[in-house]
Amino acid sequence: MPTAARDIPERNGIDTLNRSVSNSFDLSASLSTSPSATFHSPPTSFSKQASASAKQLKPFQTADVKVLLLENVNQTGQSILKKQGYQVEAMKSSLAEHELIEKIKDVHVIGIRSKTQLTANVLKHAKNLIVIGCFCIGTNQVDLKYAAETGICVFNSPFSNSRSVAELMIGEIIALARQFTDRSLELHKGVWNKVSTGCWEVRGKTLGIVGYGHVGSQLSVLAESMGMHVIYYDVVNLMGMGTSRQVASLDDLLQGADFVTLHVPETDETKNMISTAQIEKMRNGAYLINASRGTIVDIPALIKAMQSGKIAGAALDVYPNEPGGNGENFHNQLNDFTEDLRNLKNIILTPHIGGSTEEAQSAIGVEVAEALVNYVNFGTTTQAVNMPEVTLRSLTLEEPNHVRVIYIHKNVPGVLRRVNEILGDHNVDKQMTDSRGDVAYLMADISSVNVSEIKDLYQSLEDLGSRIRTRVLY
Ligand SMILES: NC(=O)C1=CN([C@@H]2O[C@H](COP(=O)(O)OP(=O)(O)OC[C@H]3O[C@@H](n4cnc5c(N)ncnc54)[C@H](O)[C@@H]3O)[C@@H](O)[C@H]2O)C=CC1
Ligand SMILES: O=C(O)C(=O)COP(=O)(O)O
Repeated sequence: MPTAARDIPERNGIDTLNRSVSNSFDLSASLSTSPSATFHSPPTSFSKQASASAKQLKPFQTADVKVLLLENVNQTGQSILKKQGYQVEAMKSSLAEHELIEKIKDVHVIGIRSKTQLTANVLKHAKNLIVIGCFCIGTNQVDLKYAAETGICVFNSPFSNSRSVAELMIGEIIALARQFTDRSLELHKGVWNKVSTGCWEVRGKTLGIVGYGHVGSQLSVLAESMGMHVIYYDVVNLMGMGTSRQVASLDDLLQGADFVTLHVPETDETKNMISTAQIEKMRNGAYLINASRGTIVDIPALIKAMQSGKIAGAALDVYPNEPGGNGENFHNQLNDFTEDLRNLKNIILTPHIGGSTEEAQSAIGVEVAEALVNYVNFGTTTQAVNMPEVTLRSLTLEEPNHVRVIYIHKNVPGVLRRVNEILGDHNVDKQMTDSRGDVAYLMADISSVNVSEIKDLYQSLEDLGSRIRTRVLY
């Protein structure tokens, strides 16, 4: 990598994680796009200042940024990243852990969807990684705490696919109420089976929504417009859309609903949230739909409840283990339950397609890729899910001797005083700092910095005990 840090021999061979992840990329990361240009623009040439300094400290070039995109990230996102001049490798599937560990060693940016597990065990090999883009809503697949503590920022797309999920829910509610996937399968096999027994209109029925966030509240509006009554349960007190009504407990919801849909994130509290005891509380002949995460529903308990007729129909979009890519065999994923699931009547099984529409994927591609570019080029953490949100108005590269310092550090007393002692030798034009839990993020634009001083400035910050990661953009 033609970067400044390569020119700094004393940093070679440093072997602790925090030091090695801060290698050349961070020191020399420079804005190679004009800060006044939008970040859709292709990289332009370096600023005069950066070009002039190239002999002493080669500025970071966007062409050096290595990006790995897994799980078929949409072309919209790929194009934005490529237009920056980054090296983008895009793969259609996720990777097994050992392959991921090999690949992640080298990259500065990784883009994933819901399948790829970025555990601490994987991330500890990611020596150059500065940012993770989840091109989806859920972030349970990433060890967010470990990432923050090692200075890796994580972004997602908080609502670009919510509507797609909500619309699928409406389709499934009607499909289950009319048993129409069974009728369709029968007719595909040549069997004419015209029945009305156990088939219902949805008008006047009660939908119980568990988790009234982006998806749940969209679904609420759509369901009411079909004449359904809506009740919802959430750990937070939330204003209901239309005439929907929040209930005090999960039990209240289960007892009061004809259809139950789940839209909670995967957390310790939501694992097996719907198991035998909860299913027993549901109305006889009720329906259950899970498009949240596979661990939320105890699948063997659901199978038993459907076999007994307690539950009249179910739709599952998510599973505890999902195949890594298209074409892979689903049979092996659920071990003992797959056969039982497949033999049930009135159950819709879909391959995690809740957010899989052209509209959602295209919007997610743009949203997450833009956040990644903003972070790589400018250090902006707006909408990050594991770091404090910090931004400053654009750095003016055209002004000579301007530098942006990013200092991710442990949130302990006394750090700001020491950092500002270091920055205080220069003119601090603007500065912002914020903390989130144990991690704090400081961004400062300083002027009156000669290129020859950047190395010392960087090293002084690196030497502070509180340091997690230092980046100097110039
Ligand atoms: N099947 C698919 O393709 C998709 C699945 N999802 C899943 O759906 C989940 C929900 O998505 P959004 O609505 O966008 O999330 P959100 O964050 O907007 O809403 C989640 C809601 O669940 C509530 N909640 C959290 N823990 C709870 C608990 N223990 N009990 C009751 N309520 C609880 C929160 O307070 C929040 O209101 C995501 O976390 C993701 O796992 C999201 C998009 C697509
Ligand atoms: O957005 C989410 O959380 C989803 O579950 C959708 O995930 P996907 O992008 O289809 O892997």
